[in-house]
Amino acid sequence: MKKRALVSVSDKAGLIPFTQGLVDAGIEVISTGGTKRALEEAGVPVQSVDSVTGFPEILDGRVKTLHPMIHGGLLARRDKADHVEQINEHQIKPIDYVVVNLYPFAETIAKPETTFAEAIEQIDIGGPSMLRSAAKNHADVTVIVDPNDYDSVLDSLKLDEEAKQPLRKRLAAKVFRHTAAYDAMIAAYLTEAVEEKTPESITITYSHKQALRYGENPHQKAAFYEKSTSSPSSIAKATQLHGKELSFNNIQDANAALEIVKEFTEPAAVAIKHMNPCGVGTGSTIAEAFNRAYEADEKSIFGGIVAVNEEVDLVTAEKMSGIFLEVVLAPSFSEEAKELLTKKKNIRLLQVAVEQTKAESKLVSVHGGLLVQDEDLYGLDEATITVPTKRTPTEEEWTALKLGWKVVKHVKSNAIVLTNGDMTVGVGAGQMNRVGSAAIAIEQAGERAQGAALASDAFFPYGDTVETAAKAGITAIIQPGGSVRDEESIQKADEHGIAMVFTAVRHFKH
Ligand SMILES: NC(=O)c1ncn([C@@H]2O[C@H](COP(=O)(O)O)[C@@H](O)[C@H]2O)c1NC=O
Repeated sequence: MKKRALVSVSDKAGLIPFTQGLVDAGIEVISTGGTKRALEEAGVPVQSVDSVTGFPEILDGRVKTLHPMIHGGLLARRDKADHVEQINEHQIKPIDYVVVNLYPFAETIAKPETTFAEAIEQIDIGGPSMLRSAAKNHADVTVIVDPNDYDSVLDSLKLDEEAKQPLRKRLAAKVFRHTAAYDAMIAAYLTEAVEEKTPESITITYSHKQALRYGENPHQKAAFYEKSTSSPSSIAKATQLHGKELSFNNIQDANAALEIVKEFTEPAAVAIKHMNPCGVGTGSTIAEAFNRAYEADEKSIFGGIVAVNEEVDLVTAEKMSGIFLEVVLAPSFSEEAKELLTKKKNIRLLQVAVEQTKAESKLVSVHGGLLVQDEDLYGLDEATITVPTKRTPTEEEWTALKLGWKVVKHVKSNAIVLTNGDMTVGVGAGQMNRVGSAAIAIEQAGERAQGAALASDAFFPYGDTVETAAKAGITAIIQPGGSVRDEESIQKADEHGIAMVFTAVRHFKH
């Protein structure tokens, strides 16, 4: 009996030569509406699914291949006499090849103008059903979901049944990965639509974006995966314009830099080392902002990752090229800036839109589990701010405090950030006690601590941080407040004439 292939694809890339290859090998082809038309136009002999099922395509294509004539032909075990008997009794003919790729759900929902109803119509039902039937019965059926596999299938046609088994098994596994990812994507879309934040189970789907040489360390295997709904302003969407391939650490640091620089509407530059900002600067131009980010900590920026929120121009590029930077990320680079920076082979240039994005769920894996939380997109809310000290901040101090508050959110706890009006001057990150982080930030700031503002990601458990700040000449503090010993800190601040702001919001980052 002639072998039969059912071909029903949304992505028609490579369809014609592949199907012609099947026909040339003596295989009969059955196909659905659009696919059949494409094959006929190319002169590939094909018969319609309706002629096999004896039933027309109905409900705008919602039902075309969902029929026992199709699924019986896919699922019947050729090695079981009763299966063969049953399909014969119902005049069902076996189908030996299934070539299906699905409605483009991911591409559809990626378009901002897509309505909910349009997205629902792009949920493929018949396609996954055929793929799963064929994949279950892979002992007898070859199933192809990815056009990249067309060539290896054509090559396998000359093999005997036994020799075809490993390829069939591999393709079946790929199908179940594919349908699982496809369904997970639909589930995520609908879950988000009903704003269900902590459902009873989560199936996430990310696709392989980039192989990485190694992980955080050379003995760790790693790869970069992308979410199907990644925002245009995300590290996953960055285009690398120049430089060696990105490392695992580069990607994490560039992500951190991008997320901080998004906080600013004025020209801003952020330098990152090991996931913490070592310098953040703002200015009236990107060059000015970058100079400040550099001056914030000239030592730590060496080998750093820098993100800016406006085009890198020649002046900025000149300054950047005088420093060893691993990565520069920007929404664009002027031609002259690109020409200059691409002369340096060790720098990587990344281009990506820099704009505030919708909050995403943040996933943190722990051994044996996954922690899920909303992204911390909280800014400074005027409604929750109070000033418990005798003195309120001056306008200049407010500017510095607001800058510090934007930055401290992105520094590992315990986090203390010292700022003046347009740059960080000291960053104390990741210490196990708050006063320790303050001491580091103050030491780093040196003279510049005089008159600086201090931002703390969480409240002061004791008055010691205010005491330390006062000794260094800090004049204004911003912190959440809420400690049982707030009075101690307020009293110390008043003693030293420090203006202190309570935000009532905490920004821990672990
Ligand atoms: N409903 C069905 O019975 C059905 N059978 C196949 N499809 C899909 O229809 C698409 C191909 O359609 P066409 O050949 O008309 O361009 C494929 O992506 C295939 O997965 C179906 N569509 C959706 O569910």
